[in-house]
Amino acid sequence: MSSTSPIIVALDFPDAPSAMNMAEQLDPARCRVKVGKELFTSSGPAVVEALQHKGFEVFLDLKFHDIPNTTASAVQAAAELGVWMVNVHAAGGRRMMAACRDILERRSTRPLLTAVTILTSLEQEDLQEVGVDIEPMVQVQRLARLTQDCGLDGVVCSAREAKALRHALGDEFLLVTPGIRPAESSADDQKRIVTPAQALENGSSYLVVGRPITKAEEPGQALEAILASL
Ligand SMILES: O=c1ccn([C@@H]2O[C@H](COP(=O)(O)O)[C@@H](O)[C@H]2O)c(=O)[nH]1
Repeated sequence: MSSTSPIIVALDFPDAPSAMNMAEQLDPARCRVKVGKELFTSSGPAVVEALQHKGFEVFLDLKFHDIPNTTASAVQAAAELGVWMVNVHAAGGRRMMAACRDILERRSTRPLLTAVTILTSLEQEDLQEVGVDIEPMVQVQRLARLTQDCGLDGVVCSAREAKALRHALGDEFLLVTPGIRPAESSADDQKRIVTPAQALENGSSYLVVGRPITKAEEPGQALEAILASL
């Protein structure tokens, strides 16, 4: 089933039963779901297939970052799983991203391919500690331009950067934005946060929302409240 909803719910759970229990409370017509490192490491391809079987389109968020051959092969394996979207780290560089694009272009059907720019949990002082002496906005723009130049479908970034990226990179380039927090929500470990409505207004294509939905007493209602706010 293909949803027109911009919401991607992050299923950050320790095992498949917990993730499937959450999926039971969500409607595949109202959101997509994201399988990340925790759930995939514990439960593997089977949980992706189970979610697909329930009608969900799956973003496999494993943020591959390795040499070109290894990363492209991993992206190919994700494509074999039939996921809707897969991602790599833009910091893996031009040759790595081009190798991933090339391997997917040989397929008749392929997932969307996006690249992570700067994690939404990082702010300027974190970047300085790892030797990046510029503002997150500047580094995100640099990596997003490189990603587009390599022929990928879009980037993962904060919605704080979405307005500038939308203006610079055009309407077709996907901006997938985690770090989404409704006004009354805890930021948790996120730093570059934006409300759902502001993210859409800034030009985000998809809003990744985890804990504000999955830790809510009524996850289905939390999802509907976010959709209603858009
Ligand atoms: O820059 C990034 C890239 C990925 N994520 C992922 O999104 C979700 C966010 O979950 P919340 O509970 O809404 O904080 C999570 O799975 C991250 O791995 C990100 O947050 N930032």
